[in-house]
Amino acid sequence: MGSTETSATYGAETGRKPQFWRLAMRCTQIAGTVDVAFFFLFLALGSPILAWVNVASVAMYAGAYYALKNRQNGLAIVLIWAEVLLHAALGIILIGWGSGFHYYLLMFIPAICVSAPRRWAFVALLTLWGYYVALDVLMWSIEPVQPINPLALQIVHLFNLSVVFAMFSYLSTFYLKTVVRAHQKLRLLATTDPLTGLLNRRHMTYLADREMARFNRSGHPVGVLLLDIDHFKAINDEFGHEVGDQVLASVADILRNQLREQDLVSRWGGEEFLIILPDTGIEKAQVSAERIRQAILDFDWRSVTRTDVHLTTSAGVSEFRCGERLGAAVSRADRALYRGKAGGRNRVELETA
Ligand SMILES: Nc1nc2c(ncn2[C@@H]2O[C@H](COP(=O)(O)OP(=O)(O)OP(=O)(O)O)[C@@H](O)[C@H]2O)c(=O)[nH]1
Repeated sequence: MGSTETSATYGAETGRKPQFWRLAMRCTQIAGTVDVAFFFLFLALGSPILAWVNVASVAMYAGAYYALKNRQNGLAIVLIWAEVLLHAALGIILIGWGSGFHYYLLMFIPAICVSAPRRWAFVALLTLWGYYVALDVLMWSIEPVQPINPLALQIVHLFNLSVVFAMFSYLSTFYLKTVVRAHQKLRLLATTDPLTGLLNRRHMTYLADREMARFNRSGHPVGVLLLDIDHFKAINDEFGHEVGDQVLASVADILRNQLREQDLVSRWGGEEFLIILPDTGIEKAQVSAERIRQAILDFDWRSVTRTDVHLTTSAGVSEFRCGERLGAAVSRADRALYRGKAGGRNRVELETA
């Protein structure tokens, strides 16, 4: 008997991720191996028909495996469904309900719920339920066709139970990993700027607001830097937008390298970066800003622009004040930045009262 996790392929094939089909291939391998074990088990337990049923099952899983390999996913789905449904029915009719072959049918439930399109899922679940109940009811009224001794039946039952248990665990782990990965990806998309990998403006606002609340409680100083690349338009005009993008990404790398783990670094606008420095008064924030300005100036921009370029930046520095909103601190940094630009650029200016 084999797994039904590949039944997760139920329904339309479109939209399935490559990792899903890789899982399906893995499952056909596992299920085929289990069926080889079954072949010997049933020979030993004196049920040759079931033993040969397993040979057919191995052939079906091998077919499904090669179908998946050749991207004939629809064929693979049919083979896997057919194998599980027929194998469960044959096992139960031949040696009885107590064999536990029906457990394998239950593995279709999570697979259908997770993977089938919604309109198919309901029909598939109902059909599965009908099939399951029909087999149960059938066995109330007929005796197993090729019964095996009670001890052997218990062994088969335990074997089936254990295989289904292991496969449920494997499937659950896979689904959990998939959900966690998708969640992480969404989170990253929602919180970071795709070009630089820095925090985006929305998430920065959220984190900075939290920092502001902490500041209001603890009173520990928080520095604010607003940094802007000088004459960035000229970079775009001279070297093209793509090089401009690379410059932005490199500036982001420099910021990451120059700042501490706890500092919040964001792309605030086109070529403007907002940085929040927890536990940092305005003097220390100024030192950080100078260090960043110098690092950007010292950077060998030939690796990006292929010619000698001296990229400069201007920065405005402020710090949080009790009871104010984030916007007020950013505005003061912005005014300081404006003074830096007006005063000739390539400089760090502090907020004024
Ligand atoms: N390559 C690239 N350019 C961008 C991006 N976002 C904004 N820009 C460009 O950044 C430039 C900003 O130009 P300005 O606002 O005039 O500023 P500036 O040229 O840096 O001049 P100053 O700030 O006054 O020193 C514009 O040309 C925008 O097109 C981006 O994501 N990639």
